[in-house]
Amino acid sequence: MRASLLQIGVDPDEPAESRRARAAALVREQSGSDLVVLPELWTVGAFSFDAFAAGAEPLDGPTARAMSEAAREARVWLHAGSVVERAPGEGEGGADALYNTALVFSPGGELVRTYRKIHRFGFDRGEATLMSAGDEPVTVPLPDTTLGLATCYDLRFPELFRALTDAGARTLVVCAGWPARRAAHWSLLARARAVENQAYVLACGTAGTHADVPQAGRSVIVDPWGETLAEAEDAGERVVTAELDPAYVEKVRADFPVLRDRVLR
Ligand SMILES: O=C(O)CCC(=O)C(=O)O
Repeated sequence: MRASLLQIGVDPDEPAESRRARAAALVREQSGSDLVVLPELWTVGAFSFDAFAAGAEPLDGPTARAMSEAAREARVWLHAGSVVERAPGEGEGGADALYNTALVFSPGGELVRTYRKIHRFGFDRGEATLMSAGDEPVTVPLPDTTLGLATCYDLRFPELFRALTDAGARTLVVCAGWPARRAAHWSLLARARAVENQAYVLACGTAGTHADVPQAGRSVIVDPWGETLAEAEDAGERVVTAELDPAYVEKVRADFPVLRDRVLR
């Protein structure tokens, strides 16, 4: 099973429409892969807080339409990263709410699952104040594996990944817009989540700099033994591809059955 991570650049001078077209073209180029992954909030930029409201869209908005078509044309499962989702009437007093929502499309172009980011980043500012939080861990059954979905800051919360593992996830997908200044945490936590859950981790970040926040890039694919199969060497625009063996997850779990030895639940 071939997986490709699209570490696309988010340049605030590039209109979202142009980035959508570039992302769609990149997805189409991955025809032959089974699973393609885009990063977090790549249409607006994860740190471009001022652009969140204007860039918000419904679940059948322009990004979803473009990604549905690209998935269908490439015949791939597509984790299209996340969008700023506008949810009419779900906010306080019947106002619209905004969510950081990941979208997963089937090779037929159907939107099969959405995941609203549970852990919002920023402490008392940015996403943490502008967005509403999701409350539901989401898994996605594919023909050869089950995905468990997480977004950026979620990577710091092992209990979410354990809940996804308990729900049957074998491939943990993290879309992100992770800052360069904490790049070491990104790489370390991606491997830790793979080792502790004995699962593949596909962690896809953005390239470039937006809102004066240089991005870490370093998108990475880690196997269930914690070995790095492929990694972007920097924060340039890159495609990171590796072959996953779904049976290897079962082998690692059978040969070294730590998940069986859990005491606290
Ligand atoms: O946890 C971090 O260091 C980065 C998190 C982040 O940038 C995000 O969730 O948008």
